[in-house]
Amino acid sequence: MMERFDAIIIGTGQAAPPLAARLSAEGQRVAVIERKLVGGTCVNAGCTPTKALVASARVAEVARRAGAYGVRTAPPEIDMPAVTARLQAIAARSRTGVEAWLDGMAGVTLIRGHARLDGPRQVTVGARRLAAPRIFLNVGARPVVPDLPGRDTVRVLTSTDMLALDRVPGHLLIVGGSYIGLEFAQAFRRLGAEVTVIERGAELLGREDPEVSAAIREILAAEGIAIRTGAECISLGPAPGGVRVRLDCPADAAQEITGSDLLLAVGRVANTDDLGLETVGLTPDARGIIAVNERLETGVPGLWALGDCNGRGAFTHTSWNDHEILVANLLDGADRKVSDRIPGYGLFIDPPLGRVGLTEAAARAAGHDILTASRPMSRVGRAVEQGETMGLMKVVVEAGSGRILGAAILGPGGDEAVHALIAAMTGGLDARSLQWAVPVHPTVAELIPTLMGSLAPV
Ligand SMILES: Cc1cc2nc3c(=O)[nH]c(=O)nc-3n(C[C@H](O)[C@H](O)[C@H](O)COP(=O)(O)OP(=O)(O)OC[C@H]3O[C@@H](n4cnc5c(N)ncnc54)[C@H](O)[C@@H]3O)c2cc1C
Ligand SMILES: NC(=O)c1ccc[n+]([C@@H]2O[C@H](COP(=O)([O-])OP(=O)(O)OC[C@H]3O[C@@H](n4cnc5c(N)ncnc54)[C@H](O)[C@@H]3O)[C@@H](O)[C@H]2O)c1
Repeated sequence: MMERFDAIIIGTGQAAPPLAARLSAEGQRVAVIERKLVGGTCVNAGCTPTKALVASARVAEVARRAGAYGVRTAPPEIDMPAVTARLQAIAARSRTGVEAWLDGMAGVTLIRGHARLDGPRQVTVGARRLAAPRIFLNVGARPVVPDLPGRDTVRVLTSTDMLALDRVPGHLLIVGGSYIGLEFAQAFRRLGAEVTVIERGAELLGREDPEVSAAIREILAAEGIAIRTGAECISLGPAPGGVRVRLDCPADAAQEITGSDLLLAVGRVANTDDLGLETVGLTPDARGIIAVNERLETGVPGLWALGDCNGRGAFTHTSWNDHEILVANLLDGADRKVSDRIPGYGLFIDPPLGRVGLTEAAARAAGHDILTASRPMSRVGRAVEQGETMGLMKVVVEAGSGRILGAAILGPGGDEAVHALIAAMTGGLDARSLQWAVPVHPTVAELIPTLMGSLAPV
């Protein structure tokens, strides 16, 4: 028997619950299908548990450094099962919150199981057959485990595995020096592990401006994290008590690093390989990404893709914003586009990096005539008072118009302070208007007007 709905949503990532809520409020009958944990990656294996882990690690670090602030404490002892239990409890609370939210939506049916498209406007979940004129894909992504030489000879951990560890690794080797690799690197170093990050690119976080990447490297190195960049030719193998990573080719000249555990943090692939896309004539790219247009429509009428699986952002807030774009266009008569979004994100090491818009290199590549300004955290009063002076803030502005193109704030509260610039860019304020703001002292954001006053060509 075919079960008929007004809409079907596959996956309960960050876009699905609010989309279901709005469709429900419109009186629609909606099927929401989840094969694993309601709430998806962010809630269960991403943002929520990792930031809880980062919080435990920060407490350990503060305790360790207490003496520098005139506070005497005993050296901290890490109870890793308690750290993990805490992050899992926070994730579980978040998950049950999303479940309760979905349960309370009139006309919404949550179906547990693996969904597959079965031609346009039809879906199967086990033996059940569902149909709807509108189908929304919010299936997210999972860690890539590439076929590195020797991979099958060692135990490889993914970001999800790291969040279930009940012990601190003796020496954690992390392949991949981007968001996931660096957040785990610092957290586990602070919890007592020796940590080595191995990155193929010439720099950590290769998409950032070089001075930002360099400052991040300095912050991590100062905590005793070993960093090896330019490791182009990695192979894996067992070693007594753990794993070895061979870094270079040719093998006879290779440098080897041995450790107790290995985390692969080399990107994610969208969950689209087993979604029945072939039944609607769609072929995802090598990373599993389904192509969409500015309105998140796939090439198939009545089929949209939201969140990580559409390749237009790989963050919780971009997935949530995808639902806002859809709701505005489908239900509110608007014409909102993905390209209207000003991209922002954070890297939640400590101190954190807050980013918005273009880097200097990207602004140049896009042909802008630019002005820039930057200031080290060592010259920001609040950072000095807190004894956290590593990092910098930097802004990129279009010469002539004064349009703010992008910014990076790496320092205490950088993930929050950057929102002053996100708000200014969203509201279309230019650099000159911000120069006359009267910010609160002593904050990191109070330096934004000063930065705007010191813009210069580069
Ligand atoms: C370790 C880690 C840390 C992160 N930290 C941050 C952060 O600090 N800030 C940030 O903005 N982002 C962060 N992210 C990224 C963020 O988690 C994702 O961008 C976000 O969850 C959006 O995902 P989504 O909405 O596309 O889907 P997801 O959250 O991935 O959810 C997709 C859901 O679909 C289900 N599903 C898949 N296929 C099917 C199917 N065929 N049938 C039924 N169900 C299916 C899956 O089980 C899953 O529950 C982090 C990610 C990781 C891995
Ligand atoms: N703070 C946040 O918002 C946050 C935190 C964690 C994850 N995320 C999301 O998760 C996604 C995945 O993060 P990620 O860090 O796994 O991936 P990523 O794609 O950002 O980075 C992967 C890194 O691994 C390196 N790499 C790839 N293959 C390699 C190899 N064979 N040897 C050595 N290095 C190699 C790449 O050069 C790159 O630096 C991100 O796109 C991000 O959106 C976000």
